[in-house]
Amino acid sequence: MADIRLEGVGHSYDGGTTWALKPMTWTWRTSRAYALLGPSGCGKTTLLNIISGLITPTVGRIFFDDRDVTDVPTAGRNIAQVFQFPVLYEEMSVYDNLAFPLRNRKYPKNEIDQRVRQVSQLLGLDHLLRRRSRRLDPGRQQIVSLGRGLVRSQVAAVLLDEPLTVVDPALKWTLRSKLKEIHRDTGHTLIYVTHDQTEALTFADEVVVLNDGAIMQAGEPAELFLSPSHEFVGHFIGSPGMNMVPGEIVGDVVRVGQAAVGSVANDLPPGPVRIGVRPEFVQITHASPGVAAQVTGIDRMGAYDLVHTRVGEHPVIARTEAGSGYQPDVEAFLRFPPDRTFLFRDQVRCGFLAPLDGRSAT
Ligand SMILES: Nc1ncnc2c1ncn2[C@@H]1O[C@H](COP(=O)(O)OP(=O)(O)OP(=O)(O)O)[C@@H](O)[C@H]1O
Repeated sequence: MADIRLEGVGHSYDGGTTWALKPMTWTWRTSRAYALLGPSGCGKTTLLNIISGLITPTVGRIFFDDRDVTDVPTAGRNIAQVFQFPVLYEEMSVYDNLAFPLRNRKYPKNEIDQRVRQVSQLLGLDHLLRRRSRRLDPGRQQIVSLGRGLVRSQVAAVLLDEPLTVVDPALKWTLRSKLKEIHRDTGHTLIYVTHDQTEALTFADEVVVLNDGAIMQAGEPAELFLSPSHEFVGHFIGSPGMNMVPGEIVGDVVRVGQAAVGSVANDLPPGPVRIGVRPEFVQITHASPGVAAQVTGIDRMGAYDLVHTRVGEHPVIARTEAGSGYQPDVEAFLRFPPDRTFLFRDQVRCGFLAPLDGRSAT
């Protein structure tokens, strides 16, 4: 196991006209479980393939601890990779498929048997060990592929590229917790690619959010939710995502239209700003003070309500207790709590909202 360090690593498939992965410097620390999260086409698979050696980056160097592996082929990197679809020897039994990566590396026979049985038991494959892989449904085949990726105890990292896509939804939860269990057991460095935030947030110690070939933010799930440093992270994490409301800094006061919503916690020049606040933290009331809003609709979610409003032309959602009593077309007032409201310029967080310190809120 090793720290995997990318130094100025970037990749272009078209000779430098566009970057599938913009040059980045980043370290994957040993023994951590990472989720690499981002929308389709943002560069996740490219990044994974650079780590495993399937792609040589256009620029930059990659190190496993202090060893420069940029020009080392996949076979010399000691990486296990699990793809979105099963990669198995179809004529081999499940047992032999699981044993293959160990036999290939000349593990002792008793250790092979022990590891295969351990992984098979964890993944619920015991009753299928003698079955030919061809005779399994695609979901089971994928679980065997997962097992092949996890069977070696000593690997630099296990890379998983949307490994549960073909698996039955009911099994996904179980498998994800099995993966966590295996991670706790082996201390593998895991990098788990997904475009599904729930999958990422429930699986990882650290989530790395990628968009348009660049890392937007990396952190623990709660950090990404509570303290997004980029508008993209605000939108992409959370359901629904963060509200963004245009405002203005005048002196040290932040205004939305005529309403003062707070003061500026840090030193920021006056001018336009975007105010980001999650639906969970927007406070909605029937009476001022606050930013005047028009209620446009209610989603009754059972455990809570989502009250949709408009501030001028801009939609703002407030999450309230179930049965909040708001109705479409009524006027409401919104308040943005200072410790949960952020200011953005050029999509990047530039500051925080602070209390008004006794000054009038409207
Ligand atoms: N072999 C290739 N040749 C040319 N362009 C490619 C190739 N592979 C990927 N790309 C482009 O590089 C960009 C990043 O693709 P990549 O597959 O790494 O993204 P991704 O985040 O893994 O997407 P998905 O979630 O859809 O798999 C995309 O614009 C894609 O079209």
